[in-house]
Amino acid sequence: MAVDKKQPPILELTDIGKNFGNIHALRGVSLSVRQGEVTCILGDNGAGKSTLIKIISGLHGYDSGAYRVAGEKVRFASPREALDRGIATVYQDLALTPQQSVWRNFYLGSELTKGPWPVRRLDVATMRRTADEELQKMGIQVPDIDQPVGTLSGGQRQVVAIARAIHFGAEVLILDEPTAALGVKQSGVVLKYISAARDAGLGVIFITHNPHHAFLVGDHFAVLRQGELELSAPRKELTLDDLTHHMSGGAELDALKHELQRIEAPEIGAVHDQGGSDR
Ligand SMILES: Nc1ncnc2c1ncn2[C@@H]1O[C@H](COP(=O)(O)OP(=O)(O)OP(=O)(O)O)[C@@H](O)[C@H]1O
Repeated sequence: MAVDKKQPPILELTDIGKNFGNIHALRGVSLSVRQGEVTCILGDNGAGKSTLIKIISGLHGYDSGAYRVAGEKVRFASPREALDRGIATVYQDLALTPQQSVWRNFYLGSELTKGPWPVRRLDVATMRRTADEELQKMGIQVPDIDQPVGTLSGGQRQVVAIARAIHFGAEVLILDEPTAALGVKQSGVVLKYISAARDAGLGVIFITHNPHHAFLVGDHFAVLRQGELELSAPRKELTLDDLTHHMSGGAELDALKHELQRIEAPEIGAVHDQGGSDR
């Protein structure tokens, strides 16, 4: 999809800061998320990825900076408020109930009912049919709409959760490490649906540790390190090697290599000589 750069970004963070006591979880983070693009957020453990998505999705407030949705400054008091603005998050645990059917999970928390009060009841037929149609429309093949969601593969469960968010009106889709626990084939399935969501015009935020997965679908890349944005660049300014270098702490590694060259090699031979007679 062609991206209209004149439109304000759907989400815009400017100089965001967040502290937990004296821990600076985020400092001076600025990032724009556009519709019809996949924005990848990468970073090591503890880099601040979860804190950032929790701010975007209304779970955490922020201490400094500004957060705008479609150009309007916001401070969400709950995830419900973010959801009302079309910002949906698919967390790693997916919030699915494994023993319930695919269609039931598709409607979890938004069940359709029919009939007048007090004999209102679940509209099972419509939910089954619509869930089936919606999944098929997205090209998602689930063997049986009545099967428990827990019997689907990890990749299929992810795409059911993604399809659900899109069906219920997400404009921005935040995916929290959706490929982290998956093998190659299942990761491929999920990455395909990330691209499909982008092509449908959503703004997708893809959190991952994996630069290879990010580079397969990403339009913009942001790397967090110790709460600060170490890199924020569009795809055209970056290669996979650059991204991998940043992710693996490339600059730190270069400095380490330099240090190693400066330090004189320890006398390992002497240590060997001392212990040598025992062997
Ligand atoms: N509720 C909290 N209370 C105190 N410190 C926190 C809290 N949440 C996060 N932190 C700290 O903020 C920093 C960033 O953590 P965050 O969970 O955002 O990182 P992350 O990049 O998501 O890591 P991971 O990949 O391990 O999930 C860490 O130092 C973490 O210990």
